[in-house]
Amino acid sequence: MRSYTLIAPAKINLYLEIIGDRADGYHELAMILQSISLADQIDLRAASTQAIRVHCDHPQVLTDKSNLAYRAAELMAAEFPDAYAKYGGVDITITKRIPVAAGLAGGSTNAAAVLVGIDLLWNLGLTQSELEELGAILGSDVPFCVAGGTAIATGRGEQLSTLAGLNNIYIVLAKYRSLEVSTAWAYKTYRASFGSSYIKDKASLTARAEAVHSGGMVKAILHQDVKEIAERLHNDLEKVVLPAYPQVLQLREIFASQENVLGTMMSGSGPSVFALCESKQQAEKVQQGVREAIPDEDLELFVAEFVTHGIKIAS
Ligand SMILES: C[C@](O)(CO)[C@H](O)COP(=O)(O)OP(=O)(O)OC[C@H]1O[C@@H](n2ccc(N)nc2=O)[C@H](O)[C@@H]1O
Ligand SMILES: Nc1ncnc2c1ncn2[C@@H]1O[C@H](COP(=O)(O)OP(=O)(O)OP(=O)(O)O)[C@@H](O)[C@H]1O
Repeated sequence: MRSYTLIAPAKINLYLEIIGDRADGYHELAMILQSISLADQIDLRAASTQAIRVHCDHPQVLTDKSNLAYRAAELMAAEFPDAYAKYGGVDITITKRIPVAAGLAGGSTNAAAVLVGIDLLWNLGLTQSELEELGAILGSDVPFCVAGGTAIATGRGEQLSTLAGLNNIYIVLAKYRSLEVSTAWAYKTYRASFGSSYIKDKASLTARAEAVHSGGMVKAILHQDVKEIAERLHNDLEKVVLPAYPQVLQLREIFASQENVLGTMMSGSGPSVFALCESKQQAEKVQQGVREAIPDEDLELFVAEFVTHGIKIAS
């Protein structure tokens, strides 16, 4: 039986600006996304029947049809019925290391790994942009998870421009295990408070997205200037999540008070918060400082590194 092991990295948002709304109910975004070394492992094995099965070691992750990895396999079966008939179903085993419902694209990166893995398992020979297009059907963050590295994402997050990869940048990542924030809630609440300032006409939306392309954060990334990147971290969704979740605000303040932290920000729709550091040693000191300030076992803390890849085939 053929099988593949894939590494599926989490992402953080270095920049997230909500610039408008869309007829499909989503939002027009201008984001900069970054893959990190914190990753799930996805094992794919050809099944002897037509069944798609998901196994996961994390109690919060359902393994039924609601799992994004399941939906990715189902999408591949629907798009490539001949290959599905020829090669059969697939067993998907998710080893979860990425915190769930954290703003780190955990489900999205699992789905991206299943797309990449089934492409191999069924000898489809899809290009990266074909895989990204399939990913966009499953969720806004999935195309980036296929591509990985550092990228500008516009539209609803699915239109990508790859930037030069960033190396040797470390983060400390914190998340309260029992705290979850719904992405749909975060966008809906943002719309209710700030929707009146959305850009309405198409030309101005394009101009705003282009301004981000040539803006300070992209320049800082091109210069690999970590201090400048740290100063330019931005996330509009903080405006709704921080007031509603005091624990996230507290995390942000504790990170900001640590020596060795260059900048701190919530990732995506939260509730995870990250701090940028110049070296692994400094990140470990920050991790220790935050652990002493918050000895609560519910708080998960990780040190991770920026990586330049998306889904990687381990074997
Ligand atoms: C918060 C981020 O993670 C930042 O990277 C993404 O914008 C969200 O990506 P995602 O979880 O893959 O999002 P999806 O699964 O496509 O959408 C989840 C929900 O978020 C809202 N949503 C998402 C993306 C977008 N551009 N506008 C939205 O309003 C919609 O209410 C949608 O129902
Ligand atoms: N393979 C999966 N891994 C994790 N969660 C999943 C998966 N499939 C479905 N889910 C569900 O999706 C919801 C969001 O979890 P996920 O970890 O993907 O959030 P997230 O990191 O906030 O995603 P994003 O940053 O893309 O918005 C949870 O309620 C979870 O149960």
